[in-house]
Amino acid sequence: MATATLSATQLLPLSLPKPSQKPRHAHFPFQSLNHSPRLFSSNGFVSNCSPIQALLNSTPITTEAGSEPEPFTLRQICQSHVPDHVLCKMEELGFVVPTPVQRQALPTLFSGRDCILHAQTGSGKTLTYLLLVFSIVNARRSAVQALIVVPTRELGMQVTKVARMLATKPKEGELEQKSCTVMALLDGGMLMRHKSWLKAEPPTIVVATIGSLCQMLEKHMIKLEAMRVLVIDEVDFMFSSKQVSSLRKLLTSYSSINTRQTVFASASIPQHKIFLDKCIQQKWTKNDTIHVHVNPVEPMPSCLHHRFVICLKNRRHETLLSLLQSDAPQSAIVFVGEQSEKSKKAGNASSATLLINFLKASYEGYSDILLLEEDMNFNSRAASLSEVRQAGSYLLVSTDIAARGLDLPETTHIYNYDLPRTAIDYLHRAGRTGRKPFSDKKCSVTSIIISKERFVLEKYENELMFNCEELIV
Ligand SMILES: Nc1ncnc2c1ncn2[C@@H]1O[C@H](COP(=O)(O)OP(=O)(O)OP(=O)(O)O)[C@@H](O)[C@H]1O
Repeated sequence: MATATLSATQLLPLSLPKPSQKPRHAHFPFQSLNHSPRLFSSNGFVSNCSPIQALLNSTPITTEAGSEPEPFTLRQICQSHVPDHVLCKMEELGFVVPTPVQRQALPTLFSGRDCILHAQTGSGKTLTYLLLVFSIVNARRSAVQALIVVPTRELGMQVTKVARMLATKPKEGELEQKSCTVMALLDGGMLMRHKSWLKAEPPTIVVATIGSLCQMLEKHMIKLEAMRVLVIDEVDFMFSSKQVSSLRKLLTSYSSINTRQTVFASASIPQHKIFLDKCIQQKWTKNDTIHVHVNPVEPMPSCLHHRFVICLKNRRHETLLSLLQSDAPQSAIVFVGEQSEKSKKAGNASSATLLINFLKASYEGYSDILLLEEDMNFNSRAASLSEVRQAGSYLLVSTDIAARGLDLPETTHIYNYDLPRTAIDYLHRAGRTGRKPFSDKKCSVTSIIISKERFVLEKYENELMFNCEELIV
């Protein structure tokens, strides 16, 4: 059985095309680049790209004599694999310089091998697997060729949005490629509409939650015979969820490892060596699956400042209030534990609701404080998230539903109003901050605990290799 784990150093140097007599380039701005129509691409041909490419071609880099060349651009890594219009769109969106996971994983992914993509929260795994998807699918073929499975509707909407932006058809006359269609087949969606769509013309890429997907598979509404790439995002969460049997069925009965490339992604893959062996044994992935583990010694972004406050159990509201008053964060998420079934049955308000009511009455830092929890209906959940995304400044009170995969990159402060249940939950909550392209900002994660919870937090510190500073409020 050939298993492999690649760390950053093992994967380098990359066998990529040389930047052929071009000047090497310095640091590039990610955002606010206006678009101009025709510029020289890195292969020397005229292409319809954003000015980022011009910047790449014109800005000489200043490196110390004898030092290693600067990293390749995403375009250089993807050039012979991903269609040019997708690359142009990618650059227009500000994705020019690869993140470490993109630099390390893309060549492996383009080689066709199955892969376990294991890298920090907010490190750009979504774009990594989407670029693979676009390198494989053929927009002219009317069949589902790529399937991306995600744990929540919210994450599904986010991934769909990025995939649709990358797939956007170039303006009439510029290029003739037919663009890929992306269907979001997510819990809470309108399956009737999807049925008509699937009958009329199957989409190229489907982003699905496992529940909705299996409904469609069981009714033979969706066919996976032409599927060439399968991505399972937040894979550790998916395998520990109630829907694990559907997931196993998808991996082994509804499709076969021989006809697809399989990618499992997450920031946390506990016991990853055992997991890799199991993937191969169970035929979820092929024998030569690669584990791309980026920065294993630093499972969380290094810019995070971890703090804790000890308070009495009945003083949590007031403690959070004084933290908010002293931090005055522009954008923050407060994580609360889920309401127990017993408390729900007794008709009690959830602790998230009680907390929001308290903050609304006593804190004037935000015009609106938003709520996101599992028990809200899908429309209210979507409304909360869209308000958060549109607001320049927000305070979101949420259960762990917002902890997995959600990209709200402006978030600078995380508050654990309730301590997460596991170190992995801590990692994912903390990972809602310190995300690219805002990862240079000073971001903090503050846990409000009672004194007997200190040892639990210490356990998380050891497991995740971070230090927590005590704050006296
Ligand atoms: N090459 C890049 N340059 C600049 N920004 C990037 C690049 N790649 C991704 N990003 C941005 O980084 C942020 C995080 O990316 P993404 O959501 O894919 O993280 P992730 O690794 O999936 O995190 P998580 O494990 O929390 O789901 C997004 O806002 C994305 O737009």
